Amino acid sequence: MIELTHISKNFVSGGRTVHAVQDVSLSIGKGEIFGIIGFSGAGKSTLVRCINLLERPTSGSVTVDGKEMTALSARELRQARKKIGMIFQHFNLMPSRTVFGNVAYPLRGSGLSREQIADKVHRLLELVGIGDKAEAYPKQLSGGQKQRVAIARALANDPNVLLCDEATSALDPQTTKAILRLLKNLNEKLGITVVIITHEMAVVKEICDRVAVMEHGRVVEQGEVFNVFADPRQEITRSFIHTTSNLRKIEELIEEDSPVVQLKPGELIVRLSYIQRNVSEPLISTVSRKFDIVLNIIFSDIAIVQNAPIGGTVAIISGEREQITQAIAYLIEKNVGVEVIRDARISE
Ligand SMILES: Nc1ncnc2c1ncn2[C@@H]1O[C@H](COP(=O)(O)OP(=O)(O)OP(=O)(O)O)[C@@H](O)[C@H]1O
Repeated sequence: MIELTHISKNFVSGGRTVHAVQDVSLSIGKGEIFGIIGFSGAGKSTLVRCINLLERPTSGSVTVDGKEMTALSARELRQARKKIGMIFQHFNLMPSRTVFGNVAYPLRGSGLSREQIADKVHRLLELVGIGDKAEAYPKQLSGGQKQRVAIARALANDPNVLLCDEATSALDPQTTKAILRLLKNLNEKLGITVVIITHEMAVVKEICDRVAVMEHGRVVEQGEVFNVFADPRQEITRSFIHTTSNLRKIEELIEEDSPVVQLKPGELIVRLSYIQRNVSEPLISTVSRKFDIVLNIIFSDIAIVQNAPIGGTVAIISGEREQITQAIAYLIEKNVGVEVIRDARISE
């Protein structure tokens, strides 16, 4: 659906050249929800703006729905852009127009009659869950409602692609979830391909199928969200993942020598991570029964990503030395990642 091939984009400002995007190639499938994550300045916005040619790449090619975007005439490009909707962090609504006026705006010159436009706008407002707000002005709406208006406007020309540039970054966590649910719903209902730029791994975890991680203008890692979460290859990816999990807090507790992490002789602290999709058995209760050991859970953080559990548990294990060894071997055999964080067996 979207093919970016060797895209680079340089900006020259104040006599300096900024290499905002450097040799990025990405392929995004039809109907996919694709995340692009990176810190501020990584080049995410520039890359996504190359998809609809709001930025013209310095080099490389952009193909959307079979059309080589850089080869289109100005007229053809205007037509092609209508099939690529876009929403932004700050909504970019026209304050002097009503919700109706904002959503109807892209339909001017579409050849539809006044009645057809009214009918379409009302259908779109219903679709995004604000059917009763047609006559309101943007300043009378909450952030979540404003983003719903922006989404309705972006859908006015029945696009095949929706680009979302930090679309939930100005929203509180609950509203963020509601907007992400709406995007997922539109993706399923309309088959629309969604590209999401974010600096929040929680957004990626919530709805994306695949993700690309950007750093200094380059894509440093990409893959299915589950695989990237389960086995991050780059340090930057790990740091993003840790922001969504409390399982790393154990290191802080050890550093502080918290009472929670004091061990009796023979005990150990382990971090158990789900790193394969096939972990479905109740493994903690199974190992404690099977090997007659006790697992005292300190933290647990398990989320469902792409219909599979991911995350893990930090626990203190106590029991017979040999039984603990066998239990760990059993967990590893069941595809659980086992890291020993602190070990009081050594002093036995
Ligand atoms: N029009 C421009 N002129 C000059 N430099 C630019 C321009 N647009 C972006 N840049 C620079 O390109 C780099 C990448 O910016 P970009 O906005 O794409 O990053 P980002 O990952 O989207 O970050 P943010 O989330 O902060 O927007 C930055 O160093 C930025 O300053």
